[in-house]
Amino acid sequence: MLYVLSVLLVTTIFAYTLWLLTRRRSKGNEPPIVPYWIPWLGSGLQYNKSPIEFLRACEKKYGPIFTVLLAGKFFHFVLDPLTHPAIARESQKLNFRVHTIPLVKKIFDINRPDKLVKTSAGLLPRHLQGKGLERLTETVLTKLDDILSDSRYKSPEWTQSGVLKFCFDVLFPASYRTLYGEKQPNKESFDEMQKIIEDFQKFDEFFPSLVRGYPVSKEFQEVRQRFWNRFSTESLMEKRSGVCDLFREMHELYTSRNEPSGRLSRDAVAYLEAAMANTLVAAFWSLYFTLKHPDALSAAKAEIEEIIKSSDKTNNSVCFSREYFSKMPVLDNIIKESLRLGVSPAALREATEDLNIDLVANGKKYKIRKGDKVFAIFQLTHTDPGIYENPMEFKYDRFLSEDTSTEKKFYKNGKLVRFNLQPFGCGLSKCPGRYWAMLEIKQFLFLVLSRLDMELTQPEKQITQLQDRIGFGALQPSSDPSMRFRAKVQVA
Ligand code: HEM
Repeated sequence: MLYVLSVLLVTTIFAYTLWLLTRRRSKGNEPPIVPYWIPWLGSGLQYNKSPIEFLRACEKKYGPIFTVLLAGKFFHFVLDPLTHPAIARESQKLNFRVHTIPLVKKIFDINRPDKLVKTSAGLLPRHLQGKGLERLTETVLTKLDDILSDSRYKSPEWTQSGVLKFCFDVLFPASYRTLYGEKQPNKESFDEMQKIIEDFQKFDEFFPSLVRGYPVSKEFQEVRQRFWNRFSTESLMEKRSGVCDLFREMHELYTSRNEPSGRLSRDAVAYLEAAMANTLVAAFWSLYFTLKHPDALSAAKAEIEEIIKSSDKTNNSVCFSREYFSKMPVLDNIIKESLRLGVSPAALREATEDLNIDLVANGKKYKIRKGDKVFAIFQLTHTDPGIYENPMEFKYDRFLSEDTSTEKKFYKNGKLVRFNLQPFGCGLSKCPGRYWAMLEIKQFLFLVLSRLDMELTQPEKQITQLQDRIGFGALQPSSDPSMRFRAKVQVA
């Protein structure tokens, strides 16, 4: 026994020493590698404990570009915001699909054809932007109006809720019905919708671990299957009315291509996650920060009152066209500031061949090896004190420009930062639903603030952002802040 143990120990020490001597080192003009002592895992433990703190500490030690071994892969973190536009432009040598294709297969069971084929044959821009966007925003407004006409939002008595719960109760059904229409002959009741919300939250909870590489669990498969059933082709095309044009056109496309019948339902579930997960949490941060900051709340209310007055409509009218929503600089900027603090997007790319990155911050060239990952986490830009004064503070007027027709500019060390706010990513992988998301949150804030009195019941309570979605989406709150709401007294 002792002999076996001794052989095992000597072999392990020998293998570890061999690994130490041969492990990858930074060569020539490659970015510096953060030292690592554990094979495969690399700096995974420190990174997972607190990604932002870890990266900031590395930046101090190694500069604005450095390499970290995480789960067997070398990631080049680029913290220089002035270099990010070049990363976005380099779509051939720095490909984003390489890592999304296996992820989309694992999570949604969708086979993306090839890393160079465009998503859904250009359907997304057509339906989520331009004329398609017009239809979506009109429908969301009607659905929001319908939901807020329910007796629970008409009572003059205070009702208690969590802010996140409130967002889910109001905005989730509005978006859901806009995308997937209404069940026939009777639309989903409040209780049925609560079950769908519960399932969605369960589904979404698995996301961080699935992205990190954990396998698909039985529980995840079950909840995914329930959504596949809800969104079967038969259900979407025959049993629901008002299903959005995106899914109708997708259905025609898949039928003409003889795609398997489950293809539409798989896409419908993927779009549920894409459309809801970030938007609901971003709407939460926008509403929470507005209620938390009296200056933001009164500026938002003043803007809303002004719009209502100028539109010559009553509070209860929903006849606000998209044009009205483009004239709301305060709400726009509240949302931008909330996205800055509450969302952690990134550009994650894989080098398809050896290439050089020219770092603007120090004028040096860095060599990147084929197969390595290049990672720009925009949250680091969003909270950079060199760009934003007191970056962790919410300031509703941070992005407000004197001249509302122009965007306010931000600088670092005297240089213009073009990618100062990138909640929707960048380049080819930039979110196609970004205009819709912004409008939807604005419509939501507009309607709830104009119809309800709302206040936090423990405004002093600290709510922070959970760290488990850093680099890939909206950051969930550490707890759901409590609030109360009641219907506003209508002035005759
Ligand atoms: C505040 C809300 C939202 C945020 C912060 C957000 C953020 C993002 C980000 C950062 C990406 C890029 C991921 C990457 O680079 O890998 C993305 C992709 C995407 N988003 Fe959004 N999004 C939001 C709302 C929406 C909505 C409402 C839709 C509507 C369907 C949508 C649909 C998509 C789709 C389909 C993709 C994948 C595009 C592709 O793979 O080519 N998003 N989103």
